[in-house]
Amino acid sequence: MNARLSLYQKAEEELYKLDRTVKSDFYNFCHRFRLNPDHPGLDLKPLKGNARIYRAKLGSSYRVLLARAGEDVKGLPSWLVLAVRHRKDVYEQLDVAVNRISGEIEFVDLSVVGESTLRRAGVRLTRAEPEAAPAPEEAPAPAAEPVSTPPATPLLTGLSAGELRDLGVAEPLIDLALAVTDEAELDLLVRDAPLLSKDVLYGLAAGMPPEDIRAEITSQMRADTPVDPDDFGSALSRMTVTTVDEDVQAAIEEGDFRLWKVFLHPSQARLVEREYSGPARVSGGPGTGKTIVALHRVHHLARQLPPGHGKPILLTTFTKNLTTELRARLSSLMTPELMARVDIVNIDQLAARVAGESAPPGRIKNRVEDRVALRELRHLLVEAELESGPVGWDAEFLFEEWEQVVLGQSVPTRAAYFRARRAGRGKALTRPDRDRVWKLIEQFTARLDKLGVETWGQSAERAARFEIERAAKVTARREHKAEIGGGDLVHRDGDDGSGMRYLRHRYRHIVVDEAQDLRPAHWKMLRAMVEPGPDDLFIAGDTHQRLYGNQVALGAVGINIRGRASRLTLSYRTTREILAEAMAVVRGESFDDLDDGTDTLDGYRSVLRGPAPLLAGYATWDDELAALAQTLLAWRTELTGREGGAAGVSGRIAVCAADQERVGRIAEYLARHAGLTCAELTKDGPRGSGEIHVGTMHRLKGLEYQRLAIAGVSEGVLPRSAAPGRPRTQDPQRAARELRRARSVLFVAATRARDVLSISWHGAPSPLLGVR
Ligand SMILES: Nc1ncnc2c1ncn2[C@@H]1O[C@H](COP(=O)(O)OP(=O)(O)OP(=O)(O)O)[C@@H](O)[C@H]1O
Repeated sequence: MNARLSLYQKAEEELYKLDRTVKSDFYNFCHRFRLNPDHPGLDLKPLKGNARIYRAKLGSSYRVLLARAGEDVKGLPSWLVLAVRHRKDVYEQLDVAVNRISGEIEFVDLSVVGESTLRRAGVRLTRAEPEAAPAPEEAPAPAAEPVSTPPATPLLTGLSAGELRDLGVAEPLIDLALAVTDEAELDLLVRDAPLLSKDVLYGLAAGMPPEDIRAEITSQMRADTPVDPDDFGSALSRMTVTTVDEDVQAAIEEGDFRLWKVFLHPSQARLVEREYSGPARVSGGPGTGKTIVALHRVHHLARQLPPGHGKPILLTTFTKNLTTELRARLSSLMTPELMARVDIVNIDQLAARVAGESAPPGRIKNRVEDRVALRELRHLLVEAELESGPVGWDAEFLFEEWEQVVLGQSVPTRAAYFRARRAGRGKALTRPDRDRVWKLIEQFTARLDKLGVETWGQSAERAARFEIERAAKVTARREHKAEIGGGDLVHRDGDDGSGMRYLRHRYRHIVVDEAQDLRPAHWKMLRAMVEPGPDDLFIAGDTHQRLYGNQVALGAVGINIRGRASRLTLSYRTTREILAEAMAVVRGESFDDLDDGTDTLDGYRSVLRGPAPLLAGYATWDDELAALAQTLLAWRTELTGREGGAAGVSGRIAVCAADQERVGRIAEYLARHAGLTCAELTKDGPRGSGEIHVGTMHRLKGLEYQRLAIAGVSEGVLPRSAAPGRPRTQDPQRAARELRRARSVLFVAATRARDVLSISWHGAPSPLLGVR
């Protein structure tokens, strides 16, 4: 080979969309170019408008635009493919430069930025290859007419070119950005702009002060080494690009699915590659790539493992069906050899595995859902004639007290319960109250025991205790070994020769996704499973998305993340319009940071645009369902390009509702009245191959859909109330907790939508929607 060829990210994305024949011409082009860039057949020459940009021929109709970018390690000239365009779409108003902030090569094509802005800024477009005689039907080039335009107020007022430059906006876009007068013009201007320019300009247009942009956007993208604007070779080495080799064809065929694997945002890449001195946490709003970062982190850690067998890395998450998704994604990122070193298991399953190890043979209990245990507690209270009796505690209150305080803090005795912290639990309990509560809890757990069942919470608590004891043995062994100068420990007390000799922490690294929902016992178990030290725990989560009320302060369970907490703020999933709607749902509420502080969504944003969410109310459930069916049929047509077409829709459209009953009704209605097939979302993923995914809002956690309808968001549903206007509980703290949880549920649901979101209700709307 005589040249090295790489693809600029935008060029690669454009290539995904080209016709098969053009793609295949491109593969041939790459082959020939790498052998000899000066081959006369390629006709490589600089463009008139900008000598840094070359164009080469790709068949008779297409052109490849390239830039020279120094030499590679072997001294071969290095070239970067900037774009592949039809020759009619190549104008001279192109620019390629090294960004002063990011130090990366940026390509800007002014022919796509919008006529009115160009006109206002006095820019005229010239085709790079003028047509000899334009065909009459051909659309004229979008060249600006030198007409005078009425003065209009610029969108970005009070900003100078110098400020935009300092914030990192690409040079050719600066004057144009100062000339745009409305959001539509700005959308056009930044549609194909480099990410840093796009992010900064949208931030400014949304009213972010320049100092916030500098802190939250510009500083994140700053190059680690000094930037020389003429050194394209160094600039290229700072970038993630696809190097053209024999595999490039497969890479391009993979299309959009590949993006998350290759092009990490600098703020994401930093989190993946950093060496942490202890547990680290990444937070961030929905769709900011926390899961992506967690997956890359696993890859990064796996690559550094010394050779060996076993699974020294644990990847765990709260929701069972997400583990399947994580496994699939990870296996497309890693080799089978590295995959074999990773244990991927959902946290409850992991706790059950450990709890199973600790249970004496024949005494393994069946695990039951909380609602089953709650039913037993209700029976107990009725039998004891205590339900909302003189003490005024209902089953829900007692169950939460047991879960959050007794199990949450592994409170072993009545005396310890008297001393237990009950922060955030509402209703104060006197000592005699605590005495009565403890007795009831004892009766309740004895009842479960007699039935031979335990809750997942109990199993987690048992697992945590077992694991903590195990970790203590590991430490004791190590200390003893150090004392005796590293000798063998065969004769140590408690060593029964049955494997204790090989006792060590279960994992070397643990990566946790959906951290906001783990129970305190889960955290204690995880803490004990990995030796405290560098890169031990990597925790991704967003407390705004907490759905199960398991609040925990990591510091209190021995996980200290101070100084190692970071936040991602750029959404890769959802449009700005959908984000605005979703954020209104949680605004004003306070969320913890998995410790004693608070988390915020400050700076949470998107550079994607789309239609405003559709909010609509109906008189009755049937009216709402009929409208929902119409919406879904229209979406199906739009996505498949033909009426009645279902092929290829599955997994792209979803409908969700607050509870199973409503979900069932929706699925039945759609099948019976609209001829739409549904796949219900279960714990193990979608059941069947129906075209529309239907599930509860809880089930949608961690997933994403191109188009999403949230139905039945009526008053009394979110949050649930006994009757319109009457809360379910008289306890104000509990009511506040339920309200916050309802907000989170709707927030999670709304942020599953990528492009289009519809929210509907019948009767009065949920107060969370802010519509009247
Ligand atoms: N650097 C990237 N390049 C391309 N796509 C990305 C990138 N980072 C994230 N994405 C995409 O954005 C979407 C959201 O990512 P991800 O699921 O990791 O976000 P999240 O923060 O975990 O979201 P949630 O909290 O809602 O579960 C996914 O489709 C992912 O592939």
